[in-house]
Amino acid sequence: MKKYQVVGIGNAIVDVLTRAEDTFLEMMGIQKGIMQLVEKDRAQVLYGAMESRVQAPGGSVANTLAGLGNLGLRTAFIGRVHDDALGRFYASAMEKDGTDFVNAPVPGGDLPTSRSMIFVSPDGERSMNTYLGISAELGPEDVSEDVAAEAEIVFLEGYLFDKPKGKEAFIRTARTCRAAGGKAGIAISDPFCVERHREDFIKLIQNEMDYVIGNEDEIRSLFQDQDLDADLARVAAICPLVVCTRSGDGVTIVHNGVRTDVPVKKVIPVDATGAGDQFAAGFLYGLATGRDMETCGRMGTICAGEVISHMGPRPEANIASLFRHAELIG
Ligand SMILES: Nc1ncnc2c1ncn2[C@@H]1O[C@H](COP(=O)(O)OP(=O)(O)O)[C@@H](O)[C@H]1O
Ligand SMILES: O=C(O)C[C@@H](O)[C@H](O)C(=O)COP(=O)(O)O
Repeated sequence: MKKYQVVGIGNAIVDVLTRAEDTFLEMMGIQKGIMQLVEKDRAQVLYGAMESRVQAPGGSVANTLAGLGNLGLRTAFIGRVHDDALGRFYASAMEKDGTDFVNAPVPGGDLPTSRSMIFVSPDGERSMNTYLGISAELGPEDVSEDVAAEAEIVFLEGYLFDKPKGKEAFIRTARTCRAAGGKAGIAISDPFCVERHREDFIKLIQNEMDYVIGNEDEIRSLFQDQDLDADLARVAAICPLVVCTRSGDGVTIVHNGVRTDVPVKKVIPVDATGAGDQFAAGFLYGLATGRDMETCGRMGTICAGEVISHMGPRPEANIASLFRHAELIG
């Protein structure tokens, strides 16, 4: 038995959330529904413009790990925070949610812990403005062989692709895990991230990944074929397990050529932040515990449904009891 069932690697980001009208987004030049990277000055302006801020530990794959920790799996997260108040808050929140935060907060240097200013629209859509401080300095030296080789499954955050060091960290994690018999997969994270690194993403998925998870825009951004079905077929041709989340239309899974569609009851989210991340938590819980694809998909939609019912990217309910209620676990 390996020490960890799931190990994640990604940006360690503190989310600062507030509600905003779409006219406010336009006025501030914020693009709705995506993650934009911002510099320090703009981060300060946006932070200052936020009313009734809520602060919560975030980071896409870290959110997924927190969800898996909530479900009681053995988990660890590889990420980088500064040894400042936000960084210590972040590391201890991760541990409290049941996930080992394996890299100690880094003292010295002048890059602070990363943060994302997230504006939640009346329709629940979230628009993220991320200031990548120390988190984006993550490199291969932060990946301990002991952690990566001790993972049954690793889950990598596509956002790390924005820096060469992140890419290296990523590939080291995947290769170490797979060489020791584990499985590696990626959350595509954002269509604009694919735009910046399309060829590398495709090569990585083809050569190094056992599974890939993304929303419709993300899956479609890889090959940009004529429609979703054509794009799914293209990705499925290079990766044995493709999971495409489709907001209020549920999820489509293609596993070894077999397609499974799991519907959801469409709602207006209170806050869509973390929908994809918590879907991944439920799905990976299913994968790690040997469930069939239909069950994995249903577990994912239950986790996503919980997180979009409140502000913030991590679960507030006891997810195992939601699974029990849906008769997915005993
Ligand atoms: N409006 C909605 N109604 C019901 N479920 C939703 C809704 N939006 C998202 N979800 C759930 O969250 C999952 C992920 O949402 P999606 O928008 O595809 O991902 P992301 O947050 O990465 O953009 C969906 O597969 C679904 O289970
Ligand atoms: O990674 C970021 O820039 C913001 C994260 O901290 C945030 O929590 C997030 O990734 C939300 O994920 P999503 O809404 O599931 O894409």
